[in-house]
Amino acid sequence: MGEIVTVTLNAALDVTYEVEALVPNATHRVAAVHRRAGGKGVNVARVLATLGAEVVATGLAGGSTGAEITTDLATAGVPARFAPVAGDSRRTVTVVADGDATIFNEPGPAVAPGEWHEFRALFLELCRDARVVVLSGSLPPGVAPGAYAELVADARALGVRVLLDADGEALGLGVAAGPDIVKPNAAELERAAGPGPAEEAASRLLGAGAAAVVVSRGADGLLAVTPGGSWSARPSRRLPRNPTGSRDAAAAALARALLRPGPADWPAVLADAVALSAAAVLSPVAGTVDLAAYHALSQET
Ligand SMILES: O=P(O)(O)OC[C@@]1(O)O[C@H](CO)[C@@H](O)[C@@H]1O
Repeated sequence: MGEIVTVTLNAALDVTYEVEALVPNATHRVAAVHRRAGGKGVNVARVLATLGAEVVATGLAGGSTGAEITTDLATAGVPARFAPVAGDSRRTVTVVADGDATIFNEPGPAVAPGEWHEFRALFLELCRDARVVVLSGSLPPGVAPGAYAELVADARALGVRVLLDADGEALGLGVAAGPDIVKPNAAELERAAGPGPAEEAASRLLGAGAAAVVVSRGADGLLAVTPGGSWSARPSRRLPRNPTGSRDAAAAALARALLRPGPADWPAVLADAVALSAAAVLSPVAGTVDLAAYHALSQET
């Protein structure tokens, strides 16, 4: 069905508010509201679909929010097959002000063991036609911290390459299952590998089982650490608007790179990921990239 499968276990309806300034303890008048299917893997799928990649978004979704998520994906033309859960999928709220974003992520619905097993069967089915899977975002209540490790093992057993973007115990256990790329930000890297320079901490994740580590460093760009060497790339200039989905756009670029056989051309892969995530920052909502901006930014990096 899709060459690339993106997994969002805690799918969300992303609500984005644009306000003039964010002031604690004050009442805000919202200038613009956006409601979109979201969650990190959904954003990755949307970006990949925009780029013309053959992608399918999967995960867990339920209730009226889940229905809104799947309807929105269908309207946007993003192929999706979600396993149902009885609970209502979560909302996230992002407040965009002064060229930056403040994010509120709800915990998500409680997932029953039977619902997880149904999802796992769907995941295996989708993996049979896939070459790359992207596992992204937080786990909803009821899904065990070892869930990503199970999915990494499932995918690898079928010869499918894996990109893992997670946090905390889910990341630590997932790394031990041997993903092709793990993609933490600086805080997630420190939680998973301890303090110290990013390159050293990332090397510890290589020792723990990851084949490559790509660290998102916000405005400082990306750092790739592999057994064959380290590379970095940074955006040519600071772009203010909504950085919420920029890491997901970078993940989309890395997923496309995993489709190519053989060792990665890391300088080119990182330059592409930086340009795509910079184009995502220019968009008002997560998961959207303007292709003209991406192509223009690609010339700059
Ligand atoms: O709670 P998670 O899954 O870590 O993060 C969820 C989330 O804030 O991340 C995306 C941006 O990366 C948003 O679109 C999304 O809803």
